Amino acid sequence: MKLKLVADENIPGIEDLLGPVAHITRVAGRDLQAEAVRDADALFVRSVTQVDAGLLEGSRVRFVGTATAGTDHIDKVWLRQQQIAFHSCAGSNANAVVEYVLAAIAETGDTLERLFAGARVGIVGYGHVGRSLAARLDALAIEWCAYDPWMDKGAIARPGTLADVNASDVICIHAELTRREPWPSHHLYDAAALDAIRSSQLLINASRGPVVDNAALKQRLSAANAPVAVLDVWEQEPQLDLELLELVRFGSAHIAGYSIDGKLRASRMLAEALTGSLGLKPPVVGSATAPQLELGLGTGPADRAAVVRGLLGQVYRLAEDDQLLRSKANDVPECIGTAFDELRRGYRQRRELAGAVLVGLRPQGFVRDIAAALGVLCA
Ligand SMILES: NC(=O)c1ccc[n+]([C@@H]2O[C@H](COP(=O)([O-])OP(=O)(O)OC[C@H]3O[C@@H](n4cnc5c(N)ncnc54)[C@H](O)[C@@H]3O)[C@@H](O)[C@H]2O)c1
Ligand SMILES: O=C(O)[C@H](O)[C@H](O)COP(=O)(O)O
Repeated sequence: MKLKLVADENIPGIEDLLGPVAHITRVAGRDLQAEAVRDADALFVRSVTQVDAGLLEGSRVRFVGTATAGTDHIDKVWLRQQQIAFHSCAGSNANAVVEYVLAAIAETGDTLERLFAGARVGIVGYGHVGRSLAARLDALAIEWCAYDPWMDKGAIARPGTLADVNASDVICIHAELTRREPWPSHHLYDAAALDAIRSSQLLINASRGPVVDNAALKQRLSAANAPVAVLDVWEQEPQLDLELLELVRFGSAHIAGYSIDGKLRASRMLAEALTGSLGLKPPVVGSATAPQLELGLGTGPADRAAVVRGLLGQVYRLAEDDQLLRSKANDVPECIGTAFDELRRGYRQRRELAGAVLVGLRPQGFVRDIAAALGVLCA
């Protein structure tokens, strides 16, 4: 008999992966009610669904999967107490977030040139995203240091204190959202931390909105000596603060990790975890994989920064996502929550640069080196 799976409508490829073993019911995650999952054996959600006793008490659900890296919407303690298996997808979208961060850097003035000339990136949170970013920066020969108090310092290739990271030219926040002591990340960037960030620095938050105190950031960005800020995530999503959006260099609708490659990776991870947990036939993974992407590059990029922009710009431009969000903020400010969710639900099929193939002229010298550092394969 097939198992009953309830899955968020925004997790692609599940029918291809699990159709042979499951009856799949698709639901809108933000409005999911207990009634809809009572008879289900398994539940796949995204970050917009709060999973706790209120949703699952009295249901038949034995497996919960979230197609996300963050798990702050899941009551993991309660799931454990109920012996409900749980799986999340940290790592699935790490490269997409890294490419978002590189785009933020590449599209903000001469920040990329300054990094190639010796400036430093500070990374907060050395999990899947933080480590992937560090590896990419190493490959590009860009300086970095990372702060993650929950990790053994020996596990971080270039450990730094929070003060070291906050003194870096670019500060990238990739910590999970937690209120756990002794190192809560909730409002880690409060008024005092933000006041210490200088006008020459770039602050990027692609983790969770509440890691930065948005009211304090708004105040900081209103000052004459304000730093430059890029926000993908916001407090009170989807009801973001439109005054804050006006003050950031780039703002996007929580889509840093939204590559189609990353989403399909997460679907495969969940399908494998579910079938593994229930002793079912493993999924046919080839059916939910994006096709090979081919890229070209003009003959003469002038320098390393031009190669990064030339390649990255073919798959991702942060300015486009920024423009989409600002248009919604201008056109329908009173419905920004609905518009924010719509932007996410209807997000384009963005591809990742890493894994793409460079066709045409065989690249030489620094062009070849930068392409390889970005994970691009040369035909
Ligand atoms: N914007 C997006 O689209 C997007 C995409 C992926 C992940 N995320 C968010 O980014 C977070 C990181 O993703 P990941 O895949 O690396 O997750 P992960 O679970 O692999 O890593 C999270 C890291 O944060 C660290 N951390 C916790 N508290 C900290 C603190 N106070 N200071 C510094 N570090 C702290 C943890 O020790 C851990 O190493 C996720 O939890 C998620 O909320 C957002
Ligand atoms: O935690 C994550 O993996 C990301 O924030 C992810 O992009 C969240 O996407 P959502 O579940 O909100 O669609």
